[in-house]
Amino acid sequence: MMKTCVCRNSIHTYSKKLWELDGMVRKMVFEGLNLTKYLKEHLEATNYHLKVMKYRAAEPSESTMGLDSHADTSILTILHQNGVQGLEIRTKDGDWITVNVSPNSFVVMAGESFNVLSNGRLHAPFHRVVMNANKTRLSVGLFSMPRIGTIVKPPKEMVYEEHPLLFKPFDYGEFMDYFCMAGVKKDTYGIKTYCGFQSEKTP
Ligand SMILES: O=C(O)CCC(=O)C(=O)O
Ligand SMILES: [Fe+2]
Repeated sequence: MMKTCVCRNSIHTYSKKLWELDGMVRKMVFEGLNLTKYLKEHLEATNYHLKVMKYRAAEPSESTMGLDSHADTSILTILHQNGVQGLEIRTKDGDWITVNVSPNSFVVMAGESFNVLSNGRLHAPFHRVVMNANKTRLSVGLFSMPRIGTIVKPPKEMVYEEHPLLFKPFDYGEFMDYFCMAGVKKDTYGIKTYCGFQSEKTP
């Protein structure tokens, strides 16, 4: 007989709240970019991925790097951590800043797909996890991603002479196949490497 997970309802309720927050932030961004007419179609073309992460405290002989520097390929990433800090975000100037958030707060970050959809207007920051505290760190992430089979490209309003197209339109599923096969080097933008027109590292 199949066993029912006792926490299934809690995870479902929690995910739904994160999903609402994701939709709210994307609505605000679309309004800010005067793209409201595309919002419904955009939200419908989304898949979501909920990830629960556990980082144990580093042993004295181990590196404190819990997760290497990377940018997410998502549209948005929402992160929630227990009281143990560790998330660091790299500014556009290249400085690493520690994100000190209370367990009641969420970190919302743009991923590379939002960078593509906004034709470079939204920055997808590099980030990493450094385990300085001697405690286990728990975090939960909700990642919204383009639905496989839909072509990711910015609305026409985002592209004009002063803002030329930065990425070739691509299918997120095909990109994921490439991503899983090729892997992405530390500090490198995966989508930009896959279909960017420019070769610099920072969008
Ligand atoms: O654990 C965290 O706070 C960050 C996790 C993360 O960046 C990721 O899974 O992409
Ligand atoms: Fe990440």
